Amino acid sequence: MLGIEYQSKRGYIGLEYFGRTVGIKIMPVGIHMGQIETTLSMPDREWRVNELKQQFEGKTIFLGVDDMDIFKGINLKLLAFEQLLKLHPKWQGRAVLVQIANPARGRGRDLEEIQAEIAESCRRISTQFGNDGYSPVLFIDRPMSAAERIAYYTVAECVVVTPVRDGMNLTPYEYIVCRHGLNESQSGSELAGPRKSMLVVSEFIGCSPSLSGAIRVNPWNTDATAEALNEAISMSESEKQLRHEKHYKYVSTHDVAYWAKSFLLDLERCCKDHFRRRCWGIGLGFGFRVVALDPNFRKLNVDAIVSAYERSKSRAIFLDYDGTMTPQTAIDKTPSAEVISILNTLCADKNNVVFIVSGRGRNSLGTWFSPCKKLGIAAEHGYFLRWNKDEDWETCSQGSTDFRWMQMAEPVMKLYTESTDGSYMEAKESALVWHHQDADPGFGSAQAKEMLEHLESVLANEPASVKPGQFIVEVKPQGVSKGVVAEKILSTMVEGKRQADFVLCIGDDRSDEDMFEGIAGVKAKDLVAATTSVFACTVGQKPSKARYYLDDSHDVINMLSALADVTDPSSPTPEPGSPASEPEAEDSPPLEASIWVISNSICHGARLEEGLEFEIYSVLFIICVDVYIVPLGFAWISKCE
Ligand SMILES: O=P(O)(O)OC[C@H]1O[C@H](O[C@H]2O[C@H](CO)[C@@H](O)[C@H](O)[C@H]2O)[C@H](O)[C@@H](O)[C@@H]1O
Repeated sequence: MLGIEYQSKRGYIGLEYFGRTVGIKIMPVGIHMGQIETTLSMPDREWRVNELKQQFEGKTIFLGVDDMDIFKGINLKLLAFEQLLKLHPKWQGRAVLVQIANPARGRGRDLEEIQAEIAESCRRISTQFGNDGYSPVLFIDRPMSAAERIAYYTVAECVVVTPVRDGMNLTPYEYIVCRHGLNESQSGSELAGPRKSMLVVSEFIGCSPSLSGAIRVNPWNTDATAEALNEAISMSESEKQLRHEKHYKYVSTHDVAYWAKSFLLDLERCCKDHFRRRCWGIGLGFGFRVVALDPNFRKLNVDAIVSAYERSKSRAIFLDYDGTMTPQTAIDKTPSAEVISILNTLCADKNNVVFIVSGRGRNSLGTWFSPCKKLGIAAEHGYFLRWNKDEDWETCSQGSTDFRWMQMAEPVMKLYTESTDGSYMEAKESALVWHHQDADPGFGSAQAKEMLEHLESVLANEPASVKPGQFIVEVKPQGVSKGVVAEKILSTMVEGKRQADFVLCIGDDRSDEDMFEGIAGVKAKDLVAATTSVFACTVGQKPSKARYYLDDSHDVINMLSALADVTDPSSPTPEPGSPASEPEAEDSPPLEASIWVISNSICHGARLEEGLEFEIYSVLFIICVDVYIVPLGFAWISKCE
C-alpha cells in the first residue's frame, strides 16, 4: 500500500505511519433508512404515485436521477435508449425514459455543451419515435421534492445510472428501498404482489460492486448499454424478484447507522496503542510530521552507558555502518581516522567483542577496516561473518544457498533503472540492490515503491526477501538479517564461556530494526545474563524497536569515544559478582527533560500532548535565532535530556 509497510488486520489494512496505525477499509456508506421510510409514508407521495400510474399507464419506465454535470453520462444514457428503440423495435411506443436532472451546481462551457447535446438527443429521439400518444423521453430539469422523486422510483421498472466518473452514488440504493415499500400492508396499493426492481449501472460508480444483481455496463459502450436495458426489462418476473430481494437485504442492513458503528469500532481498534504513545511534531515546512513515540523511548545518556560499560566484564558491541558510523550524506564513505582509532581502542580490550554489522559487501568493509585487526565484520547483513582480520569469512548457515532468484530479480531492477534517471543497480555476492539516492526524490521513491511490489510478486515463491532501505530496495536471501547475525555472535560468546553482560547495538535504518528486535529477545533465550545491560539505540528520533536514540552519527562517535576513553586494554577483568549493570538500562524509567535547545540540523520537535497543547517554555529569544536562520520555516523546539 503506497510502498508503506502494512498488515492485514481483521477486515482492514493497518499502515504503520510514523508510529501511528492508519486503518484503511472500504466502507460503502449506505442510505438513511429512517429518512426514506418517513418520506415513503407521506400522503403526497401516494397521491403522486397514483397520478404517475395514470400518466404512464401501459408503459415500461426507465428512470434516471442525476445531477446535471459533465460526468453523469446523461447523454450516453439517451444514446443507449435511442439504440434500444432501434435494435428492439418492440419497445417503440412502450418504453419511456424519464430523466430527472437536478439543477446544475456549476457553470461553464463544458456544461453548456453537454446540456445542448442532451437537448438535441431528446429532440431527435422524440421526432424519430414519438407520436401523439407516446413521448419516449421525459426530461425533467426542475427542482423536485423528495416525495415526488420517491414517487418516480416507485413506478419505475428499471433505474439506469451511467456516470463515467462518480463517487458512491446512492441512487440505486434509494430506488431499491422505494420499490420495496414500507411493509406488507402497503404492497396492496401501488406495489401489488412480490417486490421487484431492476438496475443498469455503470461500472464506474462506487456502489456498483455491492450490487451483484445489477446489470453492469461501461457507459461509453452505448450498444452494450442498449442490450442491458433490453435485458433488464425482458427478464422473467421471478428473476427480477430474486435480484430485488438480494439487494434489499444488503441495502437495508448496511445503512448509514451500520457503517457509522463499524467505523467507530475500527477507529477504536486502530487507536488502541496510540493512547500510550507520545506525539511529537518533528521537522520543518513540508518535512513536518507528527510522530508517535513510545513513552519509554529516550535519548541515550552517555554517563549512564559509560557507567554500565565500566561495570561489565563481557561486552558485545554491534555497530551499523552507513548513517551510524558515517553520515548518510557523506560523499567519501571511508571511515575517518577518528572512527578507526576509537574502534581499535574498543577492540583492544579483551572483554569486548566489537562488530561492524552492515549491508555493505565484505570486500569494501574488509578494505576500509583493515587497520582494525581485531574488529569483527558481519557483511551483507550477516551473510558473511569474520571474527577478526586473521580469521576466514564464514557464510550464514541459515541463509538459503539457492540464488536462482537473482536471474528473476535482475531484469525487473534493470527495467526500473532504465526508466529512472540517476538510479543504478549494485550486485553484491548474496544480494541485489537498486539505488535511487541520486534520482529525482519524488519520482525515485515512487519508482522504489512500485518496484518493491513488483519484486515481491515476482519472487513470491522464491527463497529471497525484498526490503526497502535508505534510498535503496534490496533483495537478499531469506533467513539472512542483522538480527540473526547478532544472535549468532552472542550465542558463540556463550559457547566460548564469555556470555555478554553488556550489549550495545546501534543502527539507523530498516535493516537495523531486525537487530533491535533480535537483541530484545536474547535474555529470554539465555544468550545473555538476566542482569545484562542491553542498549538498543537508533539514530534520529523515529518510531523504532530501539529503546534509545542518538541524534546523528556525530553523537554516535562522541558516545563511542566516551566508551573508548574509559577503556583500558591492560585493565584486569572485573571481579565476578560485581554488578554488571546499573538499573538505568532497558528497564529504568525515562529520564526527565532538563534543558530545551534549538537546532536546525538535528531534530525539531514540539511536544503535542493532551489535546494537542504545545509545551513550549520561555525560550523565545532562542526561537528568534532559529527563525532568523530559517526565515521561511516554523521554529520547533526539541526536547533533549
Ligand atoms: O547496513 P548499512 O551499513 O547501513 O549499509 C546499507 C547499504 O549501504 C550502502 O548503501 C548506502 O550507501 C549508498 C552510497 O554509497 C547510498 O546510495 C544508499 O542510499 C545507502 O543506503 C550499500 O551500497 C548497500 O548495499 C547497503 O545495503
